[in-house]
Amino acid sequence: MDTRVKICGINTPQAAEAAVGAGAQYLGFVFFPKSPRNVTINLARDLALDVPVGVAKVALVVNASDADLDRLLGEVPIDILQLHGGEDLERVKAIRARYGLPVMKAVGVSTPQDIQALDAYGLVSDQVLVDAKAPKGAVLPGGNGLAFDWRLISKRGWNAPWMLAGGLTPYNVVQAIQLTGAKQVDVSSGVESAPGVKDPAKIRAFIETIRAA
Ligand SMILES: O=C(O)c1ccccc1N[C@@H]1O[C@H](COP(=O)(O)O)[C@@H](O)[C@H]1O
Repeated sequence: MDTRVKICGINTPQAAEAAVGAGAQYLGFVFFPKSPRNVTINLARDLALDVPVGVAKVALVVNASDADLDRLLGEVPIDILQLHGGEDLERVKAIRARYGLPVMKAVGVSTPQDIQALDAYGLVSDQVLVDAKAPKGAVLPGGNGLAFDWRLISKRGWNAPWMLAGGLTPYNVVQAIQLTGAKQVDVSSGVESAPGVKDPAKIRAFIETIRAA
């Protein structure tokens, strides 16, 4: 399978090397203090500067203000902004216009009623990230290792490039791709040994399993 892979929550040089070495197309850096994967701007800059050309550096932010984004983008060489909070359509448009960077909006899915948001955000984003909706009261709006019912998005038409996320692991990713037709997948907790601790062997297994299928 020639599926494009994003490894999210990169917070060490070892995790970045494992992901790049195995052939990931995207590395994600989490800028959300409540996350066990949160990185400081200084750490993110050091990690990002070592990422080879051709691998996209993605900043995951949650309801970030312009001031937060000004500072982040002024200091870290970022290629794509992943908006993983409650950003509405107008806010997505505004961020895209202000920074001139591709924007990937995360949309949480748990029931058929959530599906129409995929099309709405597809009209204002460069890509849509389809993730499991976080449970009520969850501290994190994503990165919870939860999958949604993939049948909800199988055989549907799309109006923008999209990426599948939510509870993916080396064990279920091939089935998820086969069922949904995803050309791109994103994983965070499924390649960790503990919350926030990336496991290079799991990163390699995730990507090699896809390539071997
Ligand atoms: O990973 C996090 O800590 C995180 C924090 C806040 C919002 C999103 C977060 N992660 C994103 O969530 C999805 C699914 O992650 P998982 O594979 O189920 O752990 C993925 O897009 C991550 O980028």
